[in-house]
Amino acid sequence: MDATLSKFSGFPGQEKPARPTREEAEAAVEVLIRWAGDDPRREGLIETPARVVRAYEEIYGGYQLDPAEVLNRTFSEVSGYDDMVLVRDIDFTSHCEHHMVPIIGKAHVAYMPDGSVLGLSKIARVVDMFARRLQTQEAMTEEIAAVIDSAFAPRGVAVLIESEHMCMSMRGIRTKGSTTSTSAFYGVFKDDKAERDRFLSMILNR
Ligand SMILES: Nc1nc2c(ncn2[C@@H]2O[C@H](COP(=O)(O)OP(=O)(O)OP(=O)(O)O)[C@@H](O)[C@H]2O)c(=O)[nH]1
Ligand SMILES: [Zn+2]
Repeated sequence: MDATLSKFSGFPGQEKPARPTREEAEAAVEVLIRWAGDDPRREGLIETPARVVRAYEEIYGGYQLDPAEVLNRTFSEVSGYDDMVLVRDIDFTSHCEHHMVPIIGKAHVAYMPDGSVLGLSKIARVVDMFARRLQTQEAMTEEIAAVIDSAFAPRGVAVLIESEHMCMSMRGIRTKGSTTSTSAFYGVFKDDKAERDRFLSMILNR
């Protein structure tokens, strides 16, 4: 397996267990429908296992993608620009690894260029790739910052994620509307409080 995929897929240094066949995955969905208390043979549910498996390919498609690869697209003709680049309000939907229900939020990602800049869409693509995996918000925050730091080597990276966890609102404690914030700072954002504060104020004072 590709080293980067392995590193960022939650199985550091290990091979993942073999992927089941589509038929096995559909059979598992059928079991869960029965567990929910319904009859998978009734008309409205007959195609549901196949639909759910196709939906899983989309919402968990991030395992098939290598975030380091998209960060290869850089531009160095930027007239000497070397200040912060901040992409705010990147919408994402992920799924918590504890309950497999949605985490819905926004990511704010900044870096300090060191000679070249990234294609802006690539930052949102990196967020999307990590979101489309089973996640904790903390791990996702760290993974986004770490891969930008290691693959692109800017002078600094800052990531702030704000999100709502459906496992806290639709079940369990059932608190609606609470949000969780997590952050990760590398390089100048870690070392220099003024830069960290500037990043935070650009996000919070909109
Ligand atoms: N730190 C962290 N915790 C999360 C995240 N998503 C969900 N959780 C929490 O994971 C915990 C799992 O706790 P458990 O006691 O094992 O599971 P549970 O009985 O379903 O817990 P309740 O949600 O309290 O009913 C819960 O407190 C969730 O709120 C996340 O991204 N980060
Ligand atoms: Zn959860």
